[in-house]
Amino acid sequence: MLLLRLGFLDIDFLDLIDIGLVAFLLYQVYFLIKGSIASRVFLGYLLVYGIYLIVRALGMELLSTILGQFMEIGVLALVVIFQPEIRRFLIFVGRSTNLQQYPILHRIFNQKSEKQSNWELQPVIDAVKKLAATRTGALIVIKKEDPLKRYIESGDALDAQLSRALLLAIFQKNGPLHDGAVIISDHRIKAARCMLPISENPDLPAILGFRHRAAIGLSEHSDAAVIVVSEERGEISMATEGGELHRHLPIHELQNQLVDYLRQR
Ligand SMILES: Nc1ncnc2c1ncn2[C@@H]1O[C@H](COP(=O)(O)OP(=O)(O)OP(=O)(O)O)[C@@H](O)[C@H]1O
Repeated sequence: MLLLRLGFLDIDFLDLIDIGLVAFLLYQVYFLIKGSIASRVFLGYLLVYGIYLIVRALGMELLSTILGQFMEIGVLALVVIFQPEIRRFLIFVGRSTNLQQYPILHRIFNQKSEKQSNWELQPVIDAVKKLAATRTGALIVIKKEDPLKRYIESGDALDAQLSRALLLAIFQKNGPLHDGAVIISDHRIKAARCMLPISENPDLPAILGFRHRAAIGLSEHSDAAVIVVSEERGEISMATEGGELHRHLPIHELQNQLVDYLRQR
């Protein structure tokens, strides 16, 4: 069904849907990569692609062949470079699918966390309170949906019952396990001394060191909640999906935000 004629261009209903979907996808891509180093790579790639289209339209054979080959390899390179962003996009799509409509799928896939109640998180809250009061640096990751497998494997496996005492023992200064992050999944401490990816966001304030950048880095790559206790300032922060850092949290605020965040679908 023809809707509009612009010169030699016929635009029909399907074209409008097509344009709308492309705009939506580009917006999602922008949202996923904004603020990261990947956004500059993406802009660079778009620029080269623009030049390639111009050169091809002008009929410059040699240059367009070279750029054409570069674009072909470039697509593969983009998949490698944007692997975390592509993963996050697919997780976003998967999560946007409302499984409640399909009770069987809902039961299979949705094993988390409406039950992730205050009570189950209480050992974490109590430990963070003590760690902040004693200015003991800590990095605590709580799994939401992303399984965090490779980060768990980067540390020392524990698979221990979650408790305040164990968290305090792990982060004791000079203790053998205090460096790196603890990862909690399904109410168990899966591993300690885990390595997290460091955020490359150039806009982060200089006051934030590697502990905070590691928390933000993981939250750029996954939907986990990452709690940081600053050794220098005793300050509590929490990083959530998309590289957001909520700083200066009083302990009751941490508790509320954590429970809300883990409940959100
Ligand atoms: N990639 C990483 N993954 C996990 N933990 C890390 C990583 N990089 C640094 N850390 C932890 O952060 C500690 C260093 O923290 P640093 O002083 O640089 O951070 P900070 O953000 O300034 O925090 P603080 O306010 O506690 O000093 C390291 O000893 C280590 O335990």
